[in-house]
Amino acid sequence: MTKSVFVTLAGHTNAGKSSLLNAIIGEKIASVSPKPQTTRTRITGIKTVGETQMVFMDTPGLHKPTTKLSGHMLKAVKDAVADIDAVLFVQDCTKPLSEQEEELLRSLEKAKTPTILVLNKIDLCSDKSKLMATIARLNAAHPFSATVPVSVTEADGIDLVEQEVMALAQPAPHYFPDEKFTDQPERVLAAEMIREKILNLLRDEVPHGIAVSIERMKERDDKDLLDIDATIYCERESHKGILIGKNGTMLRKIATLARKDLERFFYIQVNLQCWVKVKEDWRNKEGLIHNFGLDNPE
Ligand SMILES: Nc1nc2c(ncn2[C@@H]2O[C@H](COP(=O)(O)OP(=O)(O)OP(=O)(O)O)[C@@H](O)[C@H]2O)c(=O)[nH]1
Repeated sequence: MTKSVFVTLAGHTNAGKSSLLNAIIGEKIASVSPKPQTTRTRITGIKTVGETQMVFMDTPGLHKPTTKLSGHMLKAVKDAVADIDAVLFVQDCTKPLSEQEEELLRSLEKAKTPTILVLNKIDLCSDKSKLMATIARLNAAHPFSATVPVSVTEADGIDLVEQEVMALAQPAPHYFPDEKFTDQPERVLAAEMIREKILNLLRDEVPHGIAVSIERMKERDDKDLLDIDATIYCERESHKGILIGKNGTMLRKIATLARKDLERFFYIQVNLQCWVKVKEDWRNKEGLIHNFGLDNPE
């Protein structure tokens, strides 16, 4: 009999939600970077093991909204935890719970949503008695259905998280083909891969003021080559200069790293062309947010 389970990953920004999702799925479908708020939209990962299909939704990290875009991101979290079977609540074991996380946990408790505590980054916690105390404290405050200490970067405990999720599956059809691992359109994945490189290569305020739009993505008829044209939007003329770099070196670096990732992902040689354009203050303009597909329609 086939079974399915829908799970949302939630937790504070930078806790390691996207890293965990990529580790479970075994493919890089969500952007990972040390900068908070890397994840902007919902990304669905799908994994089918035998009769059981697990469907995961990654959410933007919880934080205090400061721009219209962050308002949309917080709404995405609230929508993603409504109407699902379980929540993987990812918490950095070296950090205390924030006000936003406490609020989310209270609403999950009220809705009686099974919530698995995934205590991540245990590689950073050498004092195991401290870790046990943290687990005891969090479990005393919230009725988690299970607690799994993990280190995503060291691939420690990921299989246990998967087992806990599988145990929550209910008899149901598989909603996606068994071989599929994401429902994200290829263009969205390609844009995310390029954006991840920018987040990793550039510091300060430039990275969060960028959006990537894939203008063209087409396989050549006559050879195994995928042409991708991407526009990187930034908020200021000065940011454009940083993104392009001296003699175009930064843009070339971004494009080279992104191309390698894209080729690995799509199993085809990629010809990637990137352009940089300025769209002032796009994060506070509803129309532009909609254009980039970053809003959440009602
Ligand atoms: N030391 C350590 N670092 C980790 C671990 N898991 C993730 N990280 C790092 O933590 C940072 C944030 O990881 P992400 O997966 O982007 O976190 P996120 O929760 O999706 O972040 P947002 O998109 O901002 O919500 C990255 O630099 C990861 O490499 C871990 O187990 N140990």
